[in-house]
Amino acid sequence: MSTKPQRALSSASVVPPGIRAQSEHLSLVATMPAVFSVEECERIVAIARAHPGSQGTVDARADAADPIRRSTVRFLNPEPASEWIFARLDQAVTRLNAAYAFELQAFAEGVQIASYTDGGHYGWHADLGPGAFSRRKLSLSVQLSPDADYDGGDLEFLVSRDSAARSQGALIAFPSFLVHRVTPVTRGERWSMVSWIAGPPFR
Ligand SMILES: O=C(O)CCC(=O)C(=O)O
Ligand SMILES: [Fe+2]
Repeated sequence: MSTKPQRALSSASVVPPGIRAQSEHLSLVATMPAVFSVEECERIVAIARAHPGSQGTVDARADAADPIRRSTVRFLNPEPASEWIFARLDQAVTRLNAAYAFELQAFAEGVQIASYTDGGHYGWHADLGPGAFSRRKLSLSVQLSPDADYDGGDLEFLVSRDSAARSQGALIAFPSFLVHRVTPVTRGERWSMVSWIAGPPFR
């Protein structure tokens, strides 16, 4: 997993310590519909298809017989051709962070585009981890596929068990410490675009 490319957020996204969220409660899962249009989702999938994919792995927990994760992943790094994608996500983060009020600085890594087919899944996990992954604070998942293209493949959260929105172009945001999974795809193909917004580790 790449940890190199960081694209800074527009300064409006950065909420310094001491600034309080608009609500006294932490927003857990937030949904923004149609952050990307259908045409834009299709364009992103086409860009991803042109990249060589690799199997998504999860550190030492990966086990060939019973993988916690089975999907094909590609990373889009910040570069002129993908800047519009980062800019759109940045805009969404500015709005979302009015509720989260996390101290956020930059994209932790490139944007991850994953495809899940035929049993593809990602078991229960949190996106926070040791080392560089401790800087992940806000996770974003964009549904790139039309709902009708696949069965299963639901993004679920342990705290609520409600499935996330499946509408194409919707963005689902959650604190990176929240335990979540993608249930096995039983028909068709699901594409998602996941990014992590980083800042000083939670304290
Ligand atoms: O595909 C998704 O919507 C989420 C994937 C995920 O949880 C991850 O890549 O960490
Ligand atoms: Fe995740």
